Amino acid sequence: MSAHAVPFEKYHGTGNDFLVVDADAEAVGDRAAFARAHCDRETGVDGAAFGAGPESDGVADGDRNAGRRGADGVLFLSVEERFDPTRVVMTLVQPDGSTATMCGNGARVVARWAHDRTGDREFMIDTQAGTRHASVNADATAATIEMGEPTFDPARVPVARDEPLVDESVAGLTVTAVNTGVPHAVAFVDGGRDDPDGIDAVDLDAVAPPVRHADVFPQGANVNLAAVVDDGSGDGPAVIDQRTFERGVEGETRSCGTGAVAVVAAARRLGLIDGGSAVSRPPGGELEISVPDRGHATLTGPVAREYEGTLPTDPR
Ligand SMILES: N[C@@H](CCC[C@H](N)C(=O)O)C(=O)O
Repeated sequence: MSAHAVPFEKYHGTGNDFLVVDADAEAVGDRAAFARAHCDRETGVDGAAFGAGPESDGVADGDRNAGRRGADGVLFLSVEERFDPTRVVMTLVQPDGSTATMCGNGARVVARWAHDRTGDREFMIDTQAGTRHASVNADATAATIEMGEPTFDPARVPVARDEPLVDESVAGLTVTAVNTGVPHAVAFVDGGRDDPDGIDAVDLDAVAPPVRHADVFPQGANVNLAAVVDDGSGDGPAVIDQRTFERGVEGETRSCGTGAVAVVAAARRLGLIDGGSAVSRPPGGELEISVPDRGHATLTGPVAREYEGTLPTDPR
């Protein structure tokens, strides 16, 4: 193992957890190998070795999402404070070594990390899907990111056909294909988290991979299950329970921000909810989403810093 060590910090957004590395401070030669080694849920970074746990600094009491071994990805970040607002260049390398063009929860974590460094509350985040405005709330416990305009355009999802893929059978699930920075397949199911036969009864690890790898998705797709538990026709916004099997993680995560926006965009397209605002409830918490008729969607939710330490730059 290399003697070189790179400083990192661990954060999560509704349980979607990331190692954060300041790309200006330390060069990691093989980012894919770094992510594969340190994100592994069995053998990767272990918070206990860095004093992390329910009583450690920076972790709110009872934060059920903090302290897990491994991570859902590594965010390599470069801060450019000469811009106003401060700009952060974000690159997400996933546990399988792939690079994702966008990550909604990751971008929310970036805003919190940049706030912790600069004290600022507004940022521009450069992602491979475009430059997005982000902000943190007054006590920096929540962050909002502009998410671009969801698209069903087959060339941009992408799907290997000329027509949008809306509410059609793909490898055993009835899905709608939408790009929210990365490609998503959304399948609506009956029954929310409170229903013993509802969304949590589905074996996602079994049903998602055939869709994730289906020929109709030439770049693959993240696969979401969603259950509308309130259609928003009453007083409050719509409420949708959600689970996501992520490309690049190749498993279910506790939350997926681009997935939450995809679910709301698909629900609107199918006429399943009223209005353009919704609360998504992935296993890791709650996210607020807006998908207007035109223009940027937004994603808001809690963010938390867990711990910091150093890791071998070259883990081989
Ligand atoms: N968890 C992310 C999505 C990350 C990218 C995705 N796994 C892909 O490869 O498309 C989010 O919060 O959006």
